[in-house]
Amino acid sequence: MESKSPPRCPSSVTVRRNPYRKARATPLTNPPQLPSHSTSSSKLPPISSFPIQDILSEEIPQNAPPTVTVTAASQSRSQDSIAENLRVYLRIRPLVPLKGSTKNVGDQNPSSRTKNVWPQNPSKKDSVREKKNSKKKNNESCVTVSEDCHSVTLSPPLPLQESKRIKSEVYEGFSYVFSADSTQSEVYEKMVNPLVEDFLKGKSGMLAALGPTGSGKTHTVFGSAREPGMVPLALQRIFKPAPACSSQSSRRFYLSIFEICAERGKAERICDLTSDGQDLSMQQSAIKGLQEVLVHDVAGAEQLIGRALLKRSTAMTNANSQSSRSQCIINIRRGIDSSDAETDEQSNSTVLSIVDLAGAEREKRTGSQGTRLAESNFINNTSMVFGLCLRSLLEHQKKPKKALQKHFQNSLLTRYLRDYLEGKKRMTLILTVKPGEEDYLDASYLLRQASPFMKIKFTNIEAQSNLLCNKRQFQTTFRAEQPKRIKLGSRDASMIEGKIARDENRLHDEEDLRICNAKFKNCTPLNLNSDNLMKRERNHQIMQNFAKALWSVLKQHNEKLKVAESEIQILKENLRNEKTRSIEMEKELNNLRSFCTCSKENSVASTIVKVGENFESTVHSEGHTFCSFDERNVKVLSPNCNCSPENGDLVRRQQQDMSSQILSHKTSSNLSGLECIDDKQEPDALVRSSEADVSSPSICVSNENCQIFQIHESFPGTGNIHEDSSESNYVVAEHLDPKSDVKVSTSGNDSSASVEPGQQLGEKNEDLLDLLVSPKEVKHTQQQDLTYVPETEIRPDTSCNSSRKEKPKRRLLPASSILVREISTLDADEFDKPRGDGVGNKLAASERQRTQGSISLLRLLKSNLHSLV
Ligand SMILES: Nc1ncnc2c1ncn2[C@@H]1O[C@H](COP(=O)(O)OP(=O)(O)OP(=O)(O)O)[C@@H](O)[C@H]1O
Repeated sequence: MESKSPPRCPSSVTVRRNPYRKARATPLTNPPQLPSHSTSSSKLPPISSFPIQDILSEEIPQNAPPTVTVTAASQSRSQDSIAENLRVYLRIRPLVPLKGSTKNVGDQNPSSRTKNVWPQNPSKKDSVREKKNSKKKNNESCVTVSEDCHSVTLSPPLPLQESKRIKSEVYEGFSYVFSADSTQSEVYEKMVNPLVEDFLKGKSGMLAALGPTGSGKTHTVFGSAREPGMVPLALQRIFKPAPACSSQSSRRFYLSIFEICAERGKAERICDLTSDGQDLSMQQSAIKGLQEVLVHDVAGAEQLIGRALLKRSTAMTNANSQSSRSQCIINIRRGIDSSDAETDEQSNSTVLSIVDLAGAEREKRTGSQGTRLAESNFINNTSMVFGLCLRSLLEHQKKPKKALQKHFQNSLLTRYLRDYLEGKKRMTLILTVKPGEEDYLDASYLLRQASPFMKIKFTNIEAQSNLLCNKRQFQTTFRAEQPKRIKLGSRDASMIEGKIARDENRLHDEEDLRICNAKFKNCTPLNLNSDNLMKRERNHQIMQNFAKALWSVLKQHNEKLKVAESEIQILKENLRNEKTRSIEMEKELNNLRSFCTCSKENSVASTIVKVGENFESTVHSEGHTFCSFDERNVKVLSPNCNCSPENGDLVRRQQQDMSSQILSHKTSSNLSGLECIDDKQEPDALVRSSEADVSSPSICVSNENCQIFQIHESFPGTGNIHEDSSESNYVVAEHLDPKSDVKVSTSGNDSSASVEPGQQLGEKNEDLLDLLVSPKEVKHTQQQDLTYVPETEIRPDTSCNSSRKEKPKRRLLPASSILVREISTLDADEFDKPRGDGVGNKLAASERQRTQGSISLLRLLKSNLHSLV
């Protein structure tokens, strides 16, 4: 049976650190659309809402060049203030050093190696030999540079892969990775030359070399005679002959070299390497008494550096025959001639610092003991503090709320480099590693520690820092030169010299103070960095857009205001016209009122209601007066008048008058006990006449000029239903003036008789006028007490208006025709027939409606008609 083995674990896994991230392009936002406005004065579009959201959402594209107008002087400062990421370079030392470089003990041929300077632990001898043998066999590089020279792959040696299962790691994001075969000049060109060029332009900078011991830091920084390092190359560039017209010819460069070391495990101290090596002290971030040597050319500078390096503390370790035991700092300060003081003051404090840190050591590798071990602790401690400062700065930049830890206080080196370690000045790191398999742990440790540093951003506050730097330089120069002068000559001479020196120093002091003051004046408080610039740019854009939008909206409002003002003018004009019209109308109304009062007095007297005996006369005036007459009861109901107020008032007054002035106009009419109840107050109220002796019909005229009565065929309230309901019968009574001629016209479906309009009636014929109430409408009723007239039946005549007053309409009402017909048929049968003879039901039914009063009325009418004819 075949046993299946589990899938093999891959020998190495690539762990990517600091993956390269492409900056995401900031979406370009269109500028806010300003509300367009038309200039139409007649109809303006509604004013658009203020685009405050659009304005506030304004974003400044990161790639957009700043549009803030800056002066030429401030331009360079603003460039300084642009934040930059910390540049981190990596240099890989060759496995086998080039011929001529016999410094490194460990890399030399074992036979030619010097004996280990430190006594070896006998128990470890065998194991060391075995390891050495294995190294010979597997002396391969564990660092592989990528093709783009921005990343490296660190592969653990096979024993580590197998025993500890350590995977290979990729470190990306380096500014550049110099492979083992890279030359010094190549490194200089890519790494240091930009710094030097910036330095010559007036920008300070620092280059710091980090790495384990023996990895090539000192070689990179100082180099050798054959392979000059970065410092000599930089000096060559600095002292490179410049064109005569260039201002560089008038510049001076000062060199200062010092080291920070801890001898025999004691406290740190600062040694000036250019002088006799006296100890210096540090106040805050400034070194007191540090000597600056004015250098005029490359040779003088190299000579000075050479002498200084001889004073530097070095020692032989197992890892390096000349292992640096101190941190060495070289400052190249750019000075100026007094003639250029006013024009180029800032460059006076520009410093290029190059730091060669002592390499971190592992006790196992170096085999340090005693003093060397103490030195090793100091070196490692300083390296650790340096790394802590950078890590703290990185964390602070990631989380600004998190306070920046003050790790720099823990060592003199970090105190001195405070501005750089707090991100205020530009710094460049060069990491050096040994690629051998035995150096894997050192390289891995360094890369893990230092690779995140490339995310650090530096905000250059050149102006402030330069002031500080200048102050420090002033202190150092002043104190450094003092002992130099004291040493001169004998006692007397020294006194004289001292006096002269003091005077000179005072002069120098005053001059420096003057320069400082001038600098302070010129140094604008532009504590700008790129973020601030972007913020200010964005604010500027927002304010600009805000102003534009505000202007546009105000313009629209202004135009709208103009239109509104013109409308107001028109309205005012109209109002004036209306006022004049209303005054005219008021005058007319007053005239009419005066006229009406005259007419009213006349018309009231003409209101006559004559009701025949045993008749209940139900008269429905067109919305004005409703009268129900009975032989004993006379009801006068005044429904709501829907006519015009003027007429309504008049009619109401007439109605009130009517209640008391039901007069017998032509004929004698005795109405007693007459009551008038306005149905407005009491709908069912009755005007009763207990005894009504009406001998002759009468005409009821209620309007002052024209009164139209509409007599319905039936009234539900009274219960009197006309037989022939299909016929619409109306009685129109017109009375223009009681004294004027009365015109009566009657018409109907079966019109048999009519009185032509305009026909004048004599006194005899006035009875006929009284009979304009149709017999059908004037019905006999047995109701003795109450007659209910529903309000709905009272139909006001809305046509009663002023126009009617002027030109009254004449209507021929069918009721009159019926009346005439009945009069004509009266001879034939009505009078002779006894009542209720039962000849015909239909006739009998009609007869039932005819009362004795109606018969007598008809007779009277007939006789009058005959006489009229
Ligand atoms: N790129 C290189 N090419 C040739 N030789 C090199 C290179 N880098 C270093 N070396 C040689 O390696 C040896 C050790 O180098 P170096 O003294 O510069 O190491 P280091 O990092 O300064 O060590 P330490 O921290 O102990 O001072 C020297 O002999 C030097 O010549």
